[in-house]
Amino acid sequence: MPEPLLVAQNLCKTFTSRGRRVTALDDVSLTLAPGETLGLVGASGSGKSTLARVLLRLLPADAGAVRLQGEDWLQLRGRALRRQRRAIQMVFQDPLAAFNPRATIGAVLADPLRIHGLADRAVRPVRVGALLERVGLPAGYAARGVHDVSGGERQRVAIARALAARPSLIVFDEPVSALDQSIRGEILKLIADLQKSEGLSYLFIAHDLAVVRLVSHRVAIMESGRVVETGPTSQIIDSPQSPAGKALVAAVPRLEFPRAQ
Ligand SMILES: Nc1ncnc2c1ncn2[C@@H]1O[C@H](COP(=O)(O)OP(=O)(O)OP(=O)(O)O)[C@@H](O)[C@H]1O
Repeated sequence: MPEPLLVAQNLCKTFTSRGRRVTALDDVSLTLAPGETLGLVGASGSGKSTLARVLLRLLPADAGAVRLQGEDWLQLRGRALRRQRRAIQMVFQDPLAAFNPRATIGAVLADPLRIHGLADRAVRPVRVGALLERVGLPAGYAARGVHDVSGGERQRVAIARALAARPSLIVFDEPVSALDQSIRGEILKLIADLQKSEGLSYLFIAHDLAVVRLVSHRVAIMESGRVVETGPTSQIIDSPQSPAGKALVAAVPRLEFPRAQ
């Protein structure tokens, strides 16, 4: 077994809104090996996005710890935090939708290169072109506006933006949910190909097991803030043990199963 890239231990997170307490993460633990994809599935409200936001440090955990490449990730501060931040990147449903309509794809991709000090100004255009080609887009797309491309192309740009930071782990949160069925397969293939060529680890979140199973080596199932089941993808699909796992497997049309890894 290689040394895990990430080990999350006993993460807890409670929200209080309008006087009501919601336990979004209830003692969540998981590990991710280098080059591995862990699929995280669960019904709406089970805590998947909260876990992603805690792992990205977009949200503080109430309790628990995360070791990332051997470091106590949630405790890092200052320079050490800035150095390690690029190690985890995130791609969500339509990350570029929030960008200024006048922003060019080139500027969107140059940003992480500048922020993380990965390329001097003079070489950034060349690096941006290479990033675009790595996600299957022409280098000339750098001059286009972020909103002047299709949804699938925009998601390719979002993946390129994550890659620009040279991460070890990418958290995908419902990355193909907003895309047409015909485009989904292409984006999933790109995600799988990049993992092989770059040796990346992925946490792949979706409410739909049919999508998760196409890219995941292992699957973790969440319900009411807890990981209720985890195991190799084929084992979870063939014989789910938890009620939540059984319900998710039952929701996938039988015809989709012959494509198991
Ligand atoms: N900022 C917040 N304030 C209050 N409650 C929150 C907040 N964020 C999440 N929650 C609650 O925490 C629980 C877990 O939400 P979370 O978004 O993590 O679930 P999810 O599994 O990602 O759901 P979905 O698949 O719908 O995105 C839910 O009950 C949600 O309402």
